[in-house]
Amino acid sequence: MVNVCEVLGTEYPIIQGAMARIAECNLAAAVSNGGGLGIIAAGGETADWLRDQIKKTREMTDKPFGVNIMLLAPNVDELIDVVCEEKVPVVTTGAGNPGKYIAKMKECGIKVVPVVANVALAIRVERAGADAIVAEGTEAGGHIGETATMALVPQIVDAVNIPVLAAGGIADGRGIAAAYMLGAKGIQVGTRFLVANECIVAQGYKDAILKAKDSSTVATGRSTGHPVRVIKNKLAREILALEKQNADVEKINELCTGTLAAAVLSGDADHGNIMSGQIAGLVKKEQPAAEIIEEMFKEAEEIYEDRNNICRAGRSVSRNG
Ligand SMILES: O=C(O)COc1ccc(-c2c[nH]c(CNC(=O)Nc3ncc(Sc4ccccn4)s3)n2)cc1
Repeated sequence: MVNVCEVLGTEYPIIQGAMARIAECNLAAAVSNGGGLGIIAAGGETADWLRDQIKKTREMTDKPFGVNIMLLAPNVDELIDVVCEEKVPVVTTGAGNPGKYIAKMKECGIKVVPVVANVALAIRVERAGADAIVAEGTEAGGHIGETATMALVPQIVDAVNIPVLAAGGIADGRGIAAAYMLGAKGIQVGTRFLVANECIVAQGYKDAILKAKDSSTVATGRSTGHPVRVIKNKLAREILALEKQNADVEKINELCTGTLAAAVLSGDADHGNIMSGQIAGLVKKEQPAAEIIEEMFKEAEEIYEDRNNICRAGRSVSRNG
């Protein structure tokens, strides 16, 4: 099976999660310079914005980086054209089935790594030509499926022959080592990168992550067919109350309008839509993205006896490495 680091072109088998409206050139470049795959989240953004972000990222790093296409976005076709024209090295996708776009992206030399939340979609995207798969458990922040990482990862590993990266509930070396025991060959991390120094999200959002506990998140929007894991704040409680009353989807969507901007731009911890994974309770300090990566894999190597199995592409690391 091909090595994840060869697919991504990175030193470490780690993809930064595509946090909508948050993951832009500064964080992407910092993660890529730190040896991971930085990701620009194009979900909900314009084609011009994406082109500009790709240009800025290339000015900040000569390492590979990626773009995430959120398939619920109305301008998906335009965004696909941009990543093809710009020959972005890696594209991840979310919130839908990228099957009909994979061939076109691969013709442009792009490595396609769909994020999936169930085995059925994993099989479909492999058949459509995906180069690897991110199996994302319900522990993740943002738009989620219903299956936990511990259950989802081994079942997807058994179902496909391309590399699987685990996502959802991973924020330290223990999560990496656990993911490898389940058969994953890499990981995707979102929540912990929210508090990276280079992440541009408002301080109020970062503080909400830093003070979160194990029980601080909830999935809202199940009644709309798009469950999204967020910090359980006043807004989340209002949404849940509407859902309990079987309120119309329009009413719930109306309540959500502008709340992602409230969270991301003004850090409104009470009325903002603070997307976060369940692992936020483990995230306790703000630090550079490169330090997060180094710390996670050093810890994982100490836990996982054979260092060559964890991370560095082709590089053997001496015990004192
Ligand atoms: O199964 C199928 O064929 C298609 O149905 C799917 C259903 C869910 C998924 C899925 C779950 N998780 C992921 C990857 N993660 C994500 O996509 N996480 C996201 N966070 C915020 C996003 S923007 C958004 C989107 C919806 C509502 C509110 N905001 S997207 N994809 C993929 C496909």
